[in-house]
Amino acid sequence: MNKIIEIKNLFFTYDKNYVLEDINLDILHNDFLAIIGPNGGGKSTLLKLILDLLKPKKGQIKRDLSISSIGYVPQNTNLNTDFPITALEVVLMGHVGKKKSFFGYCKEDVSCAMNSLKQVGMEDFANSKIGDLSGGQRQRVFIARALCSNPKIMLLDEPTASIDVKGQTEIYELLKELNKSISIVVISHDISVLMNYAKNVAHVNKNLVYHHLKNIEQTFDTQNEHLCEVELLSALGKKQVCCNHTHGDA
Ligand SMILES: Nc1ncnc2c1ncn2[C@@H]1O[C@H](COP(=O)(O)OP(=O)(O)OP(=O)(O)O)[C@@H](O)[C@H]1O
Repeated sequence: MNKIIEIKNLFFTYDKNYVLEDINLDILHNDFLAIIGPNGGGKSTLLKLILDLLKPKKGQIKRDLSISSIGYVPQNTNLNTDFPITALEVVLMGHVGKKKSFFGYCKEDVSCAMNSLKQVGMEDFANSKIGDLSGGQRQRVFIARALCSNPKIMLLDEPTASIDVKGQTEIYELLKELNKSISIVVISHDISVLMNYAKNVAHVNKNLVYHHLKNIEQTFDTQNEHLCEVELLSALGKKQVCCNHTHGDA
């Protein structure tokens, strides 16, 4: 099947109120799906459900792969940057190899981790302390860690938060490259991701509204119209996107 993940009529609650309600979503092989929506809308919760870290209250998630084939780059990775750990060691922490040498990781693990660092252009920084790297470089290392398990799909929760514009573009160019062989699902508040990289967009605010990017481009003439990103993002959360969009002064 062309779907790597299929979510049907999913409901989820942490306590008594639904955080996600009647969610339907297909994630395709080689998809680049941007998940957008307001704070507290349920985006991170949706990723955790896909990862099987949380269980749906109703509905189902079908996965055309094992959980270990899902790479995950969580939000604000809680790593103490003062901790004297190298980039290579961070990547090795994501390694799922079974063979361990007496001292920890075997040669194969290290060579696999080095390969992952190479894939993200960070092999020269393998022995650098993670705290000495820039925000963008550190995020690449976390992506390398997720790559270690050879994923078929990678879920990233706001990977460019608190990274400068140059670093952000480098991360998205890297994801574009990875997307040649794996599906990418990225939570982002950044409109440029939507327009320049995503193939599909899911707006999550308790409910989910799905858009093919092609349809969005037809709806909004991005060449001739100045787009206010707040208006656009909010329009994407509505089932009916206004076709005669003009930018007001408000
Ligand atoms: N462990 C938890 N226990 C109880 N409620 C939670 C828990 N985690 C999240 N929530 C609540 O669930 C709702 C959805 O949270 P979630 O983190 O999924 O939203 P989000 O769209 O990812 O938000 P943000 O953009 O701010 O990261 C929020 O109201 C949040 O307070």
